[in-house]
Amino acid sequence: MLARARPGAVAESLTAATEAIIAAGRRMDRFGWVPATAGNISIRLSATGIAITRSGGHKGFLDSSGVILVDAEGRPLTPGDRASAETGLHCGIYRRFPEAGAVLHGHSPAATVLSRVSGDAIRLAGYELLKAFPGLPTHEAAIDLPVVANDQDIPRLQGVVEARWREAAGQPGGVVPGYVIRGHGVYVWAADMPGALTRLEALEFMLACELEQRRIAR
Ligand SMILES: CSC[C@@H](O)[C@@H](O)C(=O)COP(=O)(O)O
Ligand SMILES: [Zn+2]
Repeated sequence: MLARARPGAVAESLTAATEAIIAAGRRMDRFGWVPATAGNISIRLSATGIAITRSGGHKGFLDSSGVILVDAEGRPLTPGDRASAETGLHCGIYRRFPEAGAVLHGHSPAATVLSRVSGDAIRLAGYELLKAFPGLPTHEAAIDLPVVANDQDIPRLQGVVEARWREAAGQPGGVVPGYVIRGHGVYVWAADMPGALTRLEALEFMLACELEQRRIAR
């Protein structure tokens, strides 16, 4: 059972954050969303500190040594520690959304395949599980999940994501708390880890449905 923090509140301790990250990795692995060493997971601990997965480990088999502390710019507090290669994307989310307390990144087949055949967004409409996203009290709604091109240059990729957030902020529905990197995987965030897992599961369910629907419609 994951500890639930107050919405918008940061996790109380590195120990609690580490436990929540380990449990989240196991859960994502059960669904097949973190194959090989894919995926990364973080929790905001304070205005200046983030607990995040170490780079290169299997996220379904984490122990406490697999979670390290970085500052708001993604610099490890212990010199020499190797934080996730995508730490800059986590920091970008926390910088832009003060209410974000947890970030999840996975490589599901559905997100990977759909993003490879989509333009700059994946439209999810009419699903009951849309209600897991903020401001959507009914299935009679739609979200345009942003899709951005994959890039091994993380600061440049983060710049593209920020440009999409600026565009979306001026549109009805505003910014969706998630995006997909084409052919790579999904990022989702929420106020705390249980909330982020709920959003990720809802999103992955809808992406899997979308993929299946397109398959049978051919
Ligand atoms: C298995 S390669 C995947 C990585 O390139 C990356 O996309 C990823 O999700 C995990 O990187 P990590 O540095 O372990 O956080
Ligand atoms: Zn990845």
